[in-house]
Amino acid sequence: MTTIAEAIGLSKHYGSVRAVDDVSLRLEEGRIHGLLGRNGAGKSTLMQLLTGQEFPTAGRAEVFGATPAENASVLRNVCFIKESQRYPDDFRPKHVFRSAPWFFEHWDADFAEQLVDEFRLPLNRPIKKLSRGQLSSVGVIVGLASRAPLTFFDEPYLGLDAVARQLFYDRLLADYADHPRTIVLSTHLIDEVSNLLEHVFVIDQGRLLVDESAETLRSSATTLVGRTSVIDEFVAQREVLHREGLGGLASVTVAGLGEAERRSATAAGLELAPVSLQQLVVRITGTAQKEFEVTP
Ligand SMILES: Nc1ncnc2c1ncn2[C@@H]1O[C@H](COP(=O)(O)OP(=O)(O)OP(=O)(O)O)[C@@H](O)[C@H]1O
Repeated sequence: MTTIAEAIGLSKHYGSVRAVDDVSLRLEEGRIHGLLGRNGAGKSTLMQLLTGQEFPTAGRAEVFGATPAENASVLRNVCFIKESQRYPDDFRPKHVFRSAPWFFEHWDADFAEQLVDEFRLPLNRPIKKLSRGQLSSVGVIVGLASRAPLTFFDEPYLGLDAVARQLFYDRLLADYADHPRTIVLSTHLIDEVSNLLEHVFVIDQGRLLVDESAETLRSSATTLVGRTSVIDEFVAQREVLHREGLGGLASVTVAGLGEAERRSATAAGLELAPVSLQQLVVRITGTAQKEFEVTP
C-alpha cells in the first residue's frame, strides 16, 4: 500500500472549539475512503486541512509527500468538491467545464459531456439560476471528470434526487474501476454509499474514533433474530450492543461472532442478519457522546 496523504497529530482549533483534535490517519492509494460522522464532527475541517485550505493549529498534513498549503505541485493533483462551492458571478456550467482542464491535467472532456447529458444539466444557464440539485451536479461532474489522483467529495449531493445520486455512485464506481485513484467521500447517507466504501473513518467531536476497513467494520457486529428465550440463552455471555423485543421475539445486535458461533446460532434456530454500516456508526458515535457526557 502506498500512502498518498497523511494527517499527523493534526489539530485545528477555532477559539475553544476543537474542530479537529489530534487526528492521525493515512489515505492509501487506489482506495475509496468514507469519512463519516455527525454534524459538526470535523469532517469538512479535516478535508480543508488535507487540501491546504486551512492551516493546522498543531500537527501537520502531508499530501504526496509535501505540505499541501500553497503548494501548486501538490494541489494540481487534488480535487476538492464541496457542497458550498462558489463560482464567479457571471459563470455558466459551460465556463466551469471549459476552465477545468487548466486546473486538472487528467480532465476528460468527453466524460464530462456524457455526465452533463446524464445529469440533464443545462450548460448555458447562469450558475446563479441553477436549482440546488443542478448546482450539486456541476460539482459532481467536475469531481468525476477531473480524475484527480486524490479526490475529496464533501457531501456533494445536496438537492440531488435519488436517481441523480444513484447515477453519481454508479459512475464513480465504474470510472474508479477503469481509472483507479484515491477518493474520500464524506456523507450522511451512509447506507447509500456503504457498498462503495473500502475503508471507513468515523470522526466525532474532532477525534478519530474508527480507522478500519469497511469489511472488518461490517463483520464487527451481527444481529440475531429469534425466540426471546433462545436469544437470551445465546447472548447470556456476550456484549449486547442493541436489543429490541417484539412479543415472544427478540432482535439483538452482538459484537463479533466467529464462524463456529454463527453455525451454532443458526442450528439453534436464530436468524443472522448483517448490521448496516449506518447502524454501526450511529452506535459508535452515540456511545462516544455518552462517554463525553459523563467525563467531567
Ligand atoms: N471558521 C470556523 N470558525 C469557528 N468554528 C468553526 C469554523 N469552521 C468550523 N467550525 C466548527 O468546527 C466544528 C467542525 O465543523 P465541520 O464543518 O468540520 O464539521 P462537519 O463534520 O463537516 O459537519 P457537517 O456534517 O454538519 O457538515 C463545528 O463545531 C463547527 O461549528
